[in-house]
Amino acid sequence: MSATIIDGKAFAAGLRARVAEDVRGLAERGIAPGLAVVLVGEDPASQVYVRNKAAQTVEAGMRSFQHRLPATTSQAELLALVHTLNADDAVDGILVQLPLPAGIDAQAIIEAIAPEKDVDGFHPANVGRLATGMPGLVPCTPLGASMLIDSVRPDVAGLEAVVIGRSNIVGKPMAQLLLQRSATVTIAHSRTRDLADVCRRADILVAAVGRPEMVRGDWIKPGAVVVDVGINRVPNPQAEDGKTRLVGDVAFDEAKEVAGAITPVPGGVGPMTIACLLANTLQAAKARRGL
Ligand SMILES: NC(=O)C1=CN([C@@H]2O[C@H](COP(=O)(O)OP(=O)(O)OC[C@H]3O[C@@H](n4cnc5c(N)ncnc54)[C@H](OP(=O)(O)O)[C@@H]3O)[C@@H](O)[C@H]2O)C=CC1
Ligand SMILES: Nc1nc(=O)c2c([nH]1)NC[C@@H]1CN(c3ccc(C(=O)N[C@@H](CCC(=O)O)C(=O)O)cc3)C=[N+]21
Repeated sequence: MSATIIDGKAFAAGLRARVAEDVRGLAERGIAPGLAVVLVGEDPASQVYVRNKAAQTVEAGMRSFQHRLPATTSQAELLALVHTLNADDAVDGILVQLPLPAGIDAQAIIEAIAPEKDVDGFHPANVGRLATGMPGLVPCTPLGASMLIDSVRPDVAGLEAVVIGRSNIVGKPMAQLLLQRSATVTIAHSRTRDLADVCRRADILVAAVGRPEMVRGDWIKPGAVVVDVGINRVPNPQAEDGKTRLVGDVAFDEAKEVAGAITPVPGGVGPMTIACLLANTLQAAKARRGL
């Protein structure tokens, strides 16, 4: 049996089209949602993401504000920019690209962002809202991942879900979303004993680790839904000149023979992250205006 390959790229395009349609409706009322993305330093991968985010923001009919700061930027300077964006009425969403250079306290920056503009959903106010079931801004990657799960397994109530990874960005909010849908949730991490055995219980398995192809085919329960959040660049032996390829945290070729459905890398969760960022910006723009 071969798994259904969940087409995140197509799903994300559909979501972006729905956001764009809603944005057109706001434009008729003179409203243009705006997203500010802040990049500190010159990490090449981050530059690619920020460029993609800006292009898709404009494509959806929203305003894009890019702020590129040198790696030498101080915490005080970055805080000052966040305060300016908080006060700027044209800005509905603020995203400060992570990781930040050493010397900047990321948590302090996150806490400085106005919660109603926190389209990453990383501010403790939004984290608390998610944990208590109140409406708020939900982190884009887990939100996108949960939409992909819904597309193949709309009712996860009572199912065993295992999330590998406990970061504030992916693992923890992913577990919250699954819990909200009444899955029986286990969060695994680097100290988990017998990880393979824990994974074998999972009807829903989410890997958010950052270790190329760590999850093997024989860790997967037959028929399970496997969501691969990992984005890992590895050397590509097929190519000369040091080219790399992108792989997830799951050994895809093995896993697809066992799973019921699986997200690929690239083309799975990644494109959903950006589409959900646009959806969150739209949500923030409406909420800020009481719509
Ligand atoms: N597709 C997308 O849009 C996005 C993709 N990503 C990707 O997702 C992956 C995870 O990102 P992120 O959550 O930020 O990463 P972090 O490094 O913050 O967290 C990784 C987690 O994996 C756990 N872990 C590490 N090694 C093992 C192991 N051997 N066995 C079990 N657990 C382990 C860590 O455990 P411990 O807590 O004990 O250290 C930690 O909880 C990365 O590949 C990242 O690039 C991230 C964001 C968005
Ligand atoms: N404040 C903040 N918020 C984030 O959401 C955030 C961040 N910082 N820092 C970095 C991570 C990573 N991230 C991705 C977004 C899109 C793809 C994506 O579109 N991936 C494509 C491939 C891209 C490629 O080819 O490199 C795919 O999987 O198909 C991947 C990863 C958001 N992150």
